[in-house]
Amino acid sequence: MGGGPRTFPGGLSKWQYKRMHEKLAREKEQRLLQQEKQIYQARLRAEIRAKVAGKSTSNDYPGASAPAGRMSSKEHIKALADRFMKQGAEDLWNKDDGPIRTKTNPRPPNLPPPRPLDLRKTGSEKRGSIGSLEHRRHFSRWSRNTSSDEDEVGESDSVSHSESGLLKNFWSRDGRAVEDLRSSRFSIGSQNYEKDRKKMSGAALRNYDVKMNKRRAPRPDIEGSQLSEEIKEFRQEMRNRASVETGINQQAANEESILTQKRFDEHDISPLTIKALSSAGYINMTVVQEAALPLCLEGKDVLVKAKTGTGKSAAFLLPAIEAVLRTSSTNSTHRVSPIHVLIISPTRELAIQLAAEANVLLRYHDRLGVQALIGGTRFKLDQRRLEENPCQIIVATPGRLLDHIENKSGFSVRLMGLKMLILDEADHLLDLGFRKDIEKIVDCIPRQRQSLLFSATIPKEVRRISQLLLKRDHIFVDTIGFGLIETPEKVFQSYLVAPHELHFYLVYQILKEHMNEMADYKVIVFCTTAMVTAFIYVLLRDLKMNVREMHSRKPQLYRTRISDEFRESKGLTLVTSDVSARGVNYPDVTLVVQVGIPSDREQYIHRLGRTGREGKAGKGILLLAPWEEYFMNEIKDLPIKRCQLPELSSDIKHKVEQSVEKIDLSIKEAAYHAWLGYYNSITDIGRDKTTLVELANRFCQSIGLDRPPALFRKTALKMGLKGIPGINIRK
Ligand SMILES: Nc1ncnc2c1ncn2[C@@H]1O[C@H](COP(=O)(O)OP(=O)(O)OP(=O)(O)O)[C@@H](O)[C@H]1O
Repeated sequence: MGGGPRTFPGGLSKWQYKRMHEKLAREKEQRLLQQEKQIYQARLRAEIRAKVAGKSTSNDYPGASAPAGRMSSKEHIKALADRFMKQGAEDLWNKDDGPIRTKTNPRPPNLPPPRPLDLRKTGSEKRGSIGSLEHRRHFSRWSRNTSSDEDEVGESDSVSHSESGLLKNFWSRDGRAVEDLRSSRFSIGSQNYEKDRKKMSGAALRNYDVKMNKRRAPRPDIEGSQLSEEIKEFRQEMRNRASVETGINQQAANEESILTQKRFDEHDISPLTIKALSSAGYINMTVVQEAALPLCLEGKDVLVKAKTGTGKSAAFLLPAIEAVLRTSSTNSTHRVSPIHVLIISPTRELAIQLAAEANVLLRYHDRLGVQALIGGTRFKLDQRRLEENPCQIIVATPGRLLDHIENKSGFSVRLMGLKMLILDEADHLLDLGFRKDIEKIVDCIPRQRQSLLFSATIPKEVRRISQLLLKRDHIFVDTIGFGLIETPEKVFQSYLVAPHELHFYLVYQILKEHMNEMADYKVIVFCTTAMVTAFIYVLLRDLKMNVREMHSRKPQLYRTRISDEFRESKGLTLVTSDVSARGVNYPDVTLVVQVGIPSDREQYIHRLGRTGREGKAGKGILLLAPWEEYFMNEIKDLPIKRCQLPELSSDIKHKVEQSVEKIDLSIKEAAYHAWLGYYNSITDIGRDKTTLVELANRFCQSIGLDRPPALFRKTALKMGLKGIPGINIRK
């Protein structure tokens, strides 16, 4: 990736250049991790000093007056400590952490809270001023390398924040997994703990301990044997505080709006766009718009992470329009009109939606236009539209865009004037499935451009790769914030574990109950693959439910029609594959059901994010087979509760069985093949092929097949399933 010319500064080859950037990124990451460590240590010191002085620090929120969404200082310390427990951060706690010097450098553990770093405020409350921008930038930089999958180690009974460092030491040195740290060996008060604490406590700050000389002399009354008692006390206090604050946050969440006080017209946005925004009812900005818009308008490259349904689309469409306006006014004498902005979307429905939203914002700009180029439509039709209605903004899916670039019709010439590249759902586009296409596309557009990357999830690996698309001085805007939950606050999340045989009964029962509860229901049922989607759709339709189906095997015209219908309606259930998982904005979805494990943690978050949009309430249910329960580890930091299996009435069972029987054999066979293919492709499933085939055969029975359908020899070979007991090969 990298785009543009194939020779790079310093006569480096593309790959040398890429490696050099990767190295620089790694070094930068290291520096930032070290900074985090210093912040953590400074906080601990502040706590200790305040404790020794017998003071409570200023931000010790007195119960109900704690600002909503803020982290208490103790939570913050705990979060920082947890941060260092994470895999990949172990290198923080080694060479610079000298031997233990308990006597000279005691670490009193019963720590009152210091001033909290209010992560939400950095993203949303300090508005407008240069100061707030700087603050945000600082936060963005500070929050680098903190991904959201914090585990609960710090909160568990085994450790408190001050111990985390000790445990980290142990972990990094012995190379053990975090789970080991939770073992009784380290529980407070145990003999081993005391021994290890003496050996390692203090995790001497050494080079980092910049205030060592200035610090007061240690007080004997907070040393030694009292230490573990005080740790216990501190932990208890932390738990009490956490429960009070959970209550407060809950209340605040119920009142939350995604809008801020900042208005669009306070920014350098053209009056015609402001007029269009007002007509569409957009007056105030959302948090992500307030945080990202000024940077995008300034011409910076940005990587933006913000929760689902919080208005990311407008946050990049507005700068896109401004970029076109700026460029159009400077050069207006082109024979073919150049494309100034290219927006790439992973799915067709999302591309259509973005083009529609851009059209709304362009309503009063007569000479500006946007077009969607997506697969599943006639290529010639695209070409005709491009000729007849010149446009400056293109929204495209990667495959169709490449078709246009590779076709010798002059499309790539039009791309030479590109000023801005936008990747919506950037983490997905930079994932293995799309990365090659994105690399090819980026190779065909100018290097001198602004790049904007947006998503609700940005895993660490993606952040690293994204640096190859972004300029070195790009800014990472994270409006979710380190240690805070990545899913919409008002969505109640639960999961059920039941054998495959019960899944279809349960889906039917869950839907029926929800429909009885909510007159204006609007439900999305996510299935693992297109053919499993088709099966569940036919089943629910036969059960007389008002359902629609949406997946990649359906013609595009049909998909667009269903998508439009679902957007407008109430009292409808959409059974879909992951084509609807990301970005699509169906207002007022009341329930999202996920049947089977999603492909990864990110996909879970995006699917769930189809409900609870714009700060509204919603419900999410994940239905797993017992062997799929391992997935819960990936989302254990999310507020998801296990639910008891409901009583299934004999009437429900009877009806479902009857409907399953009626389903076409070809649909069942296709569902089995697709199921096998999907789970076979998930690498971290941790099952050997024989067990997987056994599980597939159980699924097979659940869809009413007596015998697993045969696979083509070639397919079985490709899937590594040839010769596995239980696999039938087609003669
Ligand atoms: N400033 C605003 N004022 C009012 N409504 C807004 C504003 N910005 C966005 N919205 C509305 O919020 C909803 C969600 O917006 P959008 O689809 O852009 O979310 P998103 O963050 O891109 O979600 P996802 O992560 O699922 O792609 C839309 O209905 C949009 O119209």
